[in-house]
Amino acid sequence: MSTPITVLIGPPGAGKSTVGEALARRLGAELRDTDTEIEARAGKAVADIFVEDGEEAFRALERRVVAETLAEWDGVVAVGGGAVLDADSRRGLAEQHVVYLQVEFEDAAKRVGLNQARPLLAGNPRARLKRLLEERLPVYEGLATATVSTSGRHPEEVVDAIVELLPERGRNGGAR
Ligand SMILES: Nc1ncnc2c1ncn2[C@@H]1O[C@H](COP(=O)(O)OP(=O)(O)O)[C@@H](O)[C@H]1O
Ligand SMILES: O=C(O)C1=C[C@@H](OP(=O)(O)O)[C@@H](O)[C@H](O)C1
Ligand SMILES: [Mg+2]
Repeated sequence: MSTPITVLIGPPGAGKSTVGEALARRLGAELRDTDTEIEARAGKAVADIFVEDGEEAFRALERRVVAETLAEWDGVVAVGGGAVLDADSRRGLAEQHVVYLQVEFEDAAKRVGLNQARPLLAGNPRARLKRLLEERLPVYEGLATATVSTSGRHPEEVVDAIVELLPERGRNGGAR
């Protein structure tokens, strides 16, 4: 059993995957992005899982991958933006060091664009993203050990801010 150095949560476009990579590099640790792990296990892209198997199937796989990652990973973790919707995953996250990456609506919209890789935003991406941010805000805030704003900050600046807020173990790359 291991414990991640920290887990990045936040909405699509917050930069969890990008900042997760940069943070892991900075700490000399490795990143597990749950979406990447889900894609590896399913043998297809997240967007294709949504289309071919449905959101429920994606969420079930996400729940399993989150639980296993929290139990076995000792590096940095980035979860998908919707991982916090699952009660079991929330219980698991409540025991972790969790960094909520905040993003203003306009920045998230710009970053996500009309990228079809995010099936949840299909249809009317701006309206869907706006509602998603509003609905999930209290969930992200409730789980956060630390909160870091990403708007107007380069990913490396976001990493600087996260490192400042990490417990001692995280700042030296996870060595105990
Ligand atoms: N701090 C930032 N400033 C500007 N662009 C960013 C920032 N963080 C991420 N991005 C860009 O936004 C897009 C979404 O980032 P990503 O890491 O996939 O977010 P998430 O995993 O939270 O959905 C990518 O194109 C990425 O390069
Ligand atoms: O917010 C969500 O429900 C989702 C976010 C995506 O990940 P990112 O937050 O990394 O974009 C991905 O897991 C899936 O498309 C669902
Ligand atoms: Mg991501």
